[in-house]
Amino acid sequence: MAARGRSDDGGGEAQPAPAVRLLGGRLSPFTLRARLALALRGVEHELVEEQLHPHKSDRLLAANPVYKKIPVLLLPDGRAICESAVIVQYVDEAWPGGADGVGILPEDPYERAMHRFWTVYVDDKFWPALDAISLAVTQEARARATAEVLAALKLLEEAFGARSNGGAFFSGHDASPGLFDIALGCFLPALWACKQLNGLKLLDVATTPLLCRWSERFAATAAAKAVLPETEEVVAFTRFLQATFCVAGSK
Ligand SMILES: N[C@@H](CCC(=O)N[C@@H](CS)C(=O)NCC(=O)O)C(=O)O
Repeated sequence: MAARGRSDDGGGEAQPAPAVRLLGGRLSPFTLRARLALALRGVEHELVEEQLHPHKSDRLLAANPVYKKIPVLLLPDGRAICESAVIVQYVDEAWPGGADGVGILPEDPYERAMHRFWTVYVDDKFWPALDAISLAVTQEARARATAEVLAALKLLEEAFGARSNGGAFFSGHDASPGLFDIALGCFLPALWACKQLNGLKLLDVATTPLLCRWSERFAATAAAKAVLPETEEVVAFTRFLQATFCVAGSK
């Protein structure tokens, strides 16, 4: 990780606090996850856009030598925090107290564990399948990925029923999204784009009514409005990825 780099010479006029920076991409879902947490806590930050192709920057490689991925949160003193879910939890601890004093992580250890569990689940199972729908190079691969996403959404619908306790969000609150709301919410633009790109209505009121309502409420939060990109931008970027990386018949 990057070394501490703060130099403080003591006297003189007070300098403005150095900004928190986020190495990321405006359309990257994992970057969106980190930015949603920063927005929820009102943390001023600069998004430093990283170009991942054809080469990653030395700055990114130095900040995240382990995974070499975005996002990376760079603290004012130069220290780096990698992995989007770790960043969200760091933000929750470093800038405590949301609008109504509710944490991004619940108070109750069991509920905290559930938010972490489902966050790991979406990263391991849901997102790879959703990504694979748009980047599949055969009809068979696309059909397989679609079935996996639908199965994952069914599980998540049940999880929502169990965790939300009648509240608007997985957190069980009506005004404060929690870790898992943010962890899943960052993929909403990709879900909306998938509808446009592949004609797939994956969030359907007939099969996932709770998640449909949740997605509307999440998208209506100030943090989501400030951070989530327009679907058209994600559609255009996905088409670029398809044209660049997906060669029909290569799988
Ligand atoms: N587990 C990581 C995943 C981050 C990730 O996959 N980021 C993508 C962009 S959305 C990336 O950096 N891809 C470049 C690569 O895989 O080399 C996290 O949660 O931060």
